[in-house]
Amino acid sequence: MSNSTPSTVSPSLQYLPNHLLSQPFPARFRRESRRRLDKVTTTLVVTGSFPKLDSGTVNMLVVATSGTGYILGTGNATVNLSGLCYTCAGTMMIAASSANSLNQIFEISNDAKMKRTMRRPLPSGRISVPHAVAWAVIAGASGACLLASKTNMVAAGLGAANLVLYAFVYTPLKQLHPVNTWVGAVVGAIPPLLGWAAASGQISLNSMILPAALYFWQIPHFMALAHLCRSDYAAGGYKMLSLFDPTGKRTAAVALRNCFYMVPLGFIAYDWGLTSSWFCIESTLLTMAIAATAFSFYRHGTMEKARKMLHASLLFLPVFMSGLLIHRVYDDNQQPVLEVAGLSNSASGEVIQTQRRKKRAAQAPVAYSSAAPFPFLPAPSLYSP
Ligand SMILES: CC(C)=CCC/C(C)=C/CC/C(C)=C/COP(=O)(O)OP(=O)(O)O
Repeated sequence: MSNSTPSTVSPSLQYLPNHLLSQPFPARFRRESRRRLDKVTTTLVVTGSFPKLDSGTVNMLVVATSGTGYILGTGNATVNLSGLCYTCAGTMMIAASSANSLNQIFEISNDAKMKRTMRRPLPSGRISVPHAVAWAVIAGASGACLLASKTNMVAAGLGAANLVLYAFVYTPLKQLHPVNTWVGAVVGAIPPLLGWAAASGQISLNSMILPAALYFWQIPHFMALAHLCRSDYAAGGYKMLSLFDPTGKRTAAVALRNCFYMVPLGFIAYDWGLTSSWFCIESTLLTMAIAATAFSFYRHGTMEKARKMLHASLLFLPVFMSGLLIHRVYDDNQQPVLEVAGLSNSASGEVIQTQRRKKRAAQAPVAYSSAAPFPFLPAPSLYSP
């Protein structure tokens, strides 16, 4: 076999920089590159399911967002560890096992045509459809029952509703219209809300901050993937925005716009008493960094820049969530929001709100400057005890 550049570049190698592709590669290096790129692509791109062929990276993120939502929703320093574990386990069963299995059952023939998914258990024939259906039903029902019995009905309802949204709305929409990415972003934004509801039994305004970040974050993340894997998506019969955008300009503009939408979130988290003012700085720096990669992709429109944006998105989420957890404001004197599992108590909610506002007023004056550049934020309140 010749060591010169291959005439037909493997789909895995097509994302290598041109200067590398033009070099003569030893065959062993080419094979190794292909193996590694396939593994990375599979790991980064694919949502895993049971039995696991693809990496569970996305599922781990889903469970992590739900756990983060739970801790934030607890509102005080002491986190109920068993509640946290039940929430993560319930989310894992509904999302990773049931939702993903149903998604892959509906997409067997599409997955079989795509390089990154053809080795999944169903298209490769390693498990049968009845086996996968049985697994999806058992895991989904058990996950919902676990959430209902060990946390509350709000969390169980959110999990079940999201399962339906993912498997029966988002999944068919992928083959119909590019709007699927935005519906998928709603699906991805629900797990932190589920976690918050599991801890507090209610959905409040400040429970929306992490879901909002997740929603906006998914757009640059999935736009990068859709651009990088456009030939694969086309082969699978999916209608991604990138397939109708040969230059990548529109895809990049959409990604950039959604990066900017994330900028106020740190200020809102602080203003609503969820985090300390440090988080404003961290969140702004983070969102500006991911926006810079989106802008660079917008300017140059290359695979290289799209890949940079993807990498930035992969770094963004864990760092953003860690920031929220590290700088979260809690109050150990607060009354539990829930007196009865599953039902909110508006009186204790009032107490918490008052305590949080009090805490906020006691914090650095940056509270007022934080709202200044964002006229759509709630007007700063001058609390007098
Ligand atoms: C509680 C609950 C049910 C949570 C669901 C969480 C979940 C599965 C989020 C993933 C969001 C998403 C759009 C993934 C891409 O799927 P895809 O179909 O585009 O992936 P694929 O192309 O690899 O099949």
